Amino acid sequence: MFDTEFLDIPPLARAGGTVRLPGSKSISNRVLLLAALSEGETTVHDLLASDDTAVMLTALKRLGCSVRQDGDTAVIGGLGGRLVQRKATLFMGNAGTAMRPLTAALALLGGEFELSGVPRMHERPIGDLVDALRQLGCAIDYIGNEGFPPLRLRPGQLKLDAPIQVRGDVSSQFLTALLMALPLVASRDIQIDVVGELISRPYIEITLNLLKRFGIHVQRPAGADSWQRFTIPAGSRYQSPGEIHVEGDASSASYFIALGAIAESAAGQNSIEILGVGADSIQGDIRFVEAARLMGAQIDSSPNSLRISRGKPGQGWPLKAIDLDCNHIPDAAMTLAVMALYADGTTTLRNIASWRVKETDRIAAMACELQKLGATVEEGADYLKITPPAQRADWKTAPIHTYDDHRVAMCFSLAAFNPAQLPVRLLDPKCVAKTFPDYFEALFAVTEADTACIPVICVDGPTASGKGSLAALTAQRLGYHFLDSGALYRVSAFAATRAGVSLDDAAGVARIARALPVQFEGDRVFLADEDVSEAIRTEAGGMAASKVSAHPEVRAALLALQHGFRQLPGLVADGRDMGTIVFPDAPLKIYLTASARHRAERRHKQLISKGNSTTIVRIQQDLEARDARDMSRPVAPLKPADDARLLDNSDLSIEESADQVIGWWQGTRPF
Ligand SMILES: O=C(O)C1=C[C@@H](OP(=O)(O)O)[C@@H](O)[C@H](O)C1
Ligand SMILES: C=C(OP(=O)(O)O)C(=O)O
Repeated sequence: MFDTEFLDIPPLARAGGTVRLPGSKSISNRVLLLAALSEGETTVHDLLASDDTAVMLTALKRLGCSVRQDGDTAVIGGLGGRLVQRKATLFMGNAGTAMRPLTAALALLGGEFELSGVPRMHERPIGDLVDALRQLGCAIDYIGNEGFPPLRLRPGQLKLDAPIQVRGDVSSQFLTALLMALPLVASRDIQIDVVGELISRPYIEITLNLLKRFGIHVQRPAGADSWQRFTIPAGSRYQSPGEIHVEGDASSASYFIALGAIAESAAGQNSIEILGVGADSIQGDIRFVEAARLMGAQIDSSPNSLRISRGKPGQGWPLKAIDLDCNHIPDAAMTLAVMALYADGTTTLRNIASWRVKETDRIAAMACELQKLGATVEEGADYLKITPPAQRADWKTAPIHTYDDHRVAMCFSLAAFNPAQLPVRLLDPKCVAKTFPDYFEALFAVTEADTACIPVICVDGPTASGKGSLAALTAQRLGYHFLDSGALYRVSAFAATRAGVSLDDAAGVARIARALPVQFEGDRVFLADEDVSEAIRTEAGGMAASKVSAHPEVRAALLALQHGFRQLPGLVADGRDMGTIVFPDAPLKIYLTASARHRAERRHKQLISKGNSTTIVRIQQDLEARDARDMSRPVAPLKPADDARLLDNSDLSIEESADQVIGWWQGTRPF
């Protein structure tokens, strides 16, 4: 996950490859609750791991459910409709699929509970559900604002004799909540009447479908009234299916379907393949496929996968503008708003009033951010009209606010295919954790940028200047990859010595360097499967590295390996010739120095802490000797690149140095 203040996505050029989707949020949270209410154990496979499922799991555990997790499989020990814990304070984050159904289930089961969430959850309506539950005799108080969480539940006197009414025009989750909770008390038939238009109907289909899997057969009238009346038959009782698989998330699929529709194919690929969801899906958002086809996407579907490619010029590319009622795909339709940027006219998305009461006011948010990119947007109470920038030169870029809304962040990543080749900055990218924590990793795995567009920040400097720590911290703060090029020389020397090759044998060491099976994981360095981090970071390891790095053959052998680290979304590389030789086109080059005295003091501290005894004077002499050798060597001598910025960190903390580098970096960006 990108836990950074912002994520800059370079202009993307092509896409291709396979994406395995994380589990569906809507199915995961329903299945968890249904399993918890059933008797016996349910093994849930391919469960989504995200913020929304985490709050549900935590709540269930606090209510006395046993949960055993192993990777993406969870075994839920059901409560059999009886609460072990009748008093609890539960935090629901911003998960509508946890807040609403748990409110209904706990209100009916009886007990003293408080349910709250993030500040936005306290602005998301729940009044229609509370009104319905009060008709049943449930005792529910608003702790804050009338009609909104947080809520206090108390034991009430249930009355099940009359049909209950629930409004369906603000959120379908209120009806879903009742449908999932009422089987707990169905000693007689219980009838639910929907008042007004029911929105987001396919989510009710998911609910009915899963209820069936847990033994509850909800009855509905045939014909026009089939969405108005739902009856839970007397004697309904939850029965665990034993095992259940969660499909991939169809709403999450929409970003990759859109990707396939707008991106040129990567070399050797001709499509994006999505695994985990397909034509057999029980999720309504699978119908996003139809909308994407209308816009020009070429999509083949099989029961559990999709294959998408961009239409040919004039036949699907540019995309065709559409005018669509999106009530049945409220979440995935946001993706259409960004596809509209690549369309040949004005796209209108209608019947989306519910967007205003979700993670943020999504109509306002999409309108505001699309306009920042140069689109013309008309916003109505329940619609959006989007006209793309007229020409390449009309595209703009600006930091995109994501409003703690996972879908805003995921949607706008697709703006990186803009024809003006502008990078896109997303603020607070970690908000994707609500439903798809590794979204950006998945995106970067199937997208390509032209190499020159992938930014590199070079941090060169003499030994013990702190360039490794500075580069690593800068990389972490930007969400970029990190290349410790010095480690490559250390590992080459280490591997050569292991193989009995003399460090003076330039060709021999180069041969080893060329096929070096080196891997970095955080601050650990692996040679094949062996963690060699400690072994290579000794003083002797440094001397050996300095020796082999003087061989032009070895430097040449490591060049391709180093270039390979230039990957999306960017790279911070530290070494001695990053800015001069390896990445001469880097948009920011730092030459980091500190006085020999300061460097010697730092190194002394390090060595003392490792239990080595030596003196500062001795270390300073060694450093100066090494500087002289590195600066005077004929190949790639240590020197600042002509366009490097000098940073003397003698009196700076590592954070202050990183602030300076990031400040300079911001200055090179177009935002
Ligand atoms: O029941 C569900 O799983 C959902 C229903 C929809 O909400 P509304 O019914 O409020 O539109 C959808 O937007 C949400 O992401 C998930
Ligand atoms: C509306 C959404 O979430 P929630 O389940 O919290 O309603 C969503 O995921 O887009």
